[in-house]
Amino acid sequence: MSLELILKYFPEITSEQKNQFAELEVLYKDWNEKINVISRKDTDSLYEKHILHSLGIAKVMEFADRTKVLDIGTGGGFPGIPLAILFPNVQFTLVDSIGKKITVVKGVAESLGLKNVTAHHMRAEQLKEKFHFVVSRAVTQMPVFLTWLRGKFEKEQFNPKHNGILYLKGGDLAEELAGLRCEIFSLKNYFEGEFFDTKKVVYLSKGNFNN
Ligand SMILES: C[S@@+](CC[C@H](N)C(=O)[O-])C[C@H]1O[C@@H](n2cnc3c(N)ncnc32)[C@H](O)[C@@H]1O
Repeated sequence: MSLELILKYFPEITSEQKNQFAELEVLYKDWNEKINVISRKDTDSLYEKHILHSLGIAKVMEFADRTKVLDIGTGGGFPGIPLAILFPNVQFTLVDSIGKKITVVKGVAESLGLKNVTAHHMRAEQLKEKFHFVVSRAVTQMPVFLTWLRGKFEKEQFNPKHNGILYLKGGDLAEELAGLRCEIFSLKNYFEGEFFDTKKVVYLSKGNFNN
């Protein structure tokens, strides 16, 4: 199951978005032969484990047009690329400290004609721009992550609740998130399948951490 999986949970997407999601399979297979950004065993489950998982963020947060979103440690472009397809009027900045991963991200974004994606080879800590949201998956523990984000949030916001961090996490988070005021959304409430049983989106509103 590939594109059908995306259509099952996001039936409203346009034909352009359908084409872009469909193209991802070919693009990642091609790029992965040159630069390994997705483990071999996961290329067959690209749509579930990478694309749909990334889109889990969209089930808990609708980004307003013109919102600026930073994806830290994007690797081959997750969650940033699937979100950029889904939200064409939102500006996405994808950073990774490994240059060849950013080569893949730029290649995929260019092939898809994604005008709303900018990618930088750099450590997140060095980035000077400001954003409304930071998204991420599988990069570091939340307490460390928070230290990277100082000075990275816009003062302006489109809605009092709509800014902050949306982090895709799995497993038991009690220790990692102890003392933090966050909301945890279980993706098993949105998507079927064993893979999503333990997957969550952790949302920290900007007012709830030191930035
Ligand atoms: C396990 S991979 C996850 C990649 C992608 N987010 C995903 O879920 O497929 C972690 C990525 O974070 C990047 N990374 C680690 N520390 C970073 C930092 N300080 N700034 C930017 N990228 C970082 C690594 O280079 C690596 O590509």
